[in-house]
Amino acid sequence: MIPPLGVILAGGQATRMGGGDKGLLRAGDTRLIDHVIDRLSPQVAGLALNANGDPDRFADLNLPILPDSIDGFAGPLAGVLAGLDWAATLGADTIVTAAADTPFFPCDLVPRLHLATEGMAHPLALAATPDPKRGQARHPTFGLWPVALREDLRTALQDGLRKVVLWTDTHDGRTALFPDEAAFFNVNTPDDLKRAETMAKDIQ
Ligand SMILES: Nc1nc2c(ncn2[C@@H]2O[C@H](COP(=O)(O)OP(=O)(O)OP(=O)(O)O)[C@@H](O)[C@H]2O)c(=O)[nH]1
Repeated sequence: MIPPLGVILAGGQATRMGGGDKGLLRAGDTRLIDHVIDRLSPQVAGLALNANGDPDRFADLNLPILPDSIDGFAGPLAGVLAGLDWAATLGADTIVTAAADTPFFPCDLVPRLHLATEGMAHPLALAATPDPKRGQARHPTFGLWPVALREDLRTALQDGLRKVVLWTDTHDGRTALFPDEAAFFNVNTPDDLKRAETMAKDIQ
């Protein structure tokens, strides 16, 4: 397996948190984004951060900062596109995305996504977890994405597409199932941040 490039998605507005950058909030002693970097960097060949606005607030991370190229806040797919455009400049075939507000995702994210895409000409898969009501819940910010489909994605976004699974379904995207229902717990509200602090202590 050729390791993909990694792109951390932090381009949202964090309205439920009252604005700002959720990734820069601390869960215990460590910022959410540092938890994400710790988990993702060993699994990928290189790392970048998708974020909008002043890039200086992330200067200490020493990562390439990739802003959205689609006007307005077009959702996580705009961050995926920014990541694919970056990967294309480096001659890479695929990227794996992880959200900056999801600190404790599985350490085998990349191998499982790869396994799920075996045999695909253009590997495309989302992470999923068991869901009592729907069978499976897909996690649209955790995926393996092919550079070859970036122009298709750009066109879809320019045409107004926002829903991640609509686009992945169009391209027969697969799912990689992770058994732990809480594996992709993400921080949206101040209460979630308290829970992440507790989880960080439990993991230590
Ligand atoms: N590049 C980019 N990423 C986005 C955008 N909106 C959301 N995201 C990312 O998508 C992931 C899930 O985002 P949400 O929780 O739905 O949105 P959020 O902005 O983080 O938070 P809320 O405003 O409270 O919904 C996070 O990694 C966000 O950074 C966007 O317009 N552009």
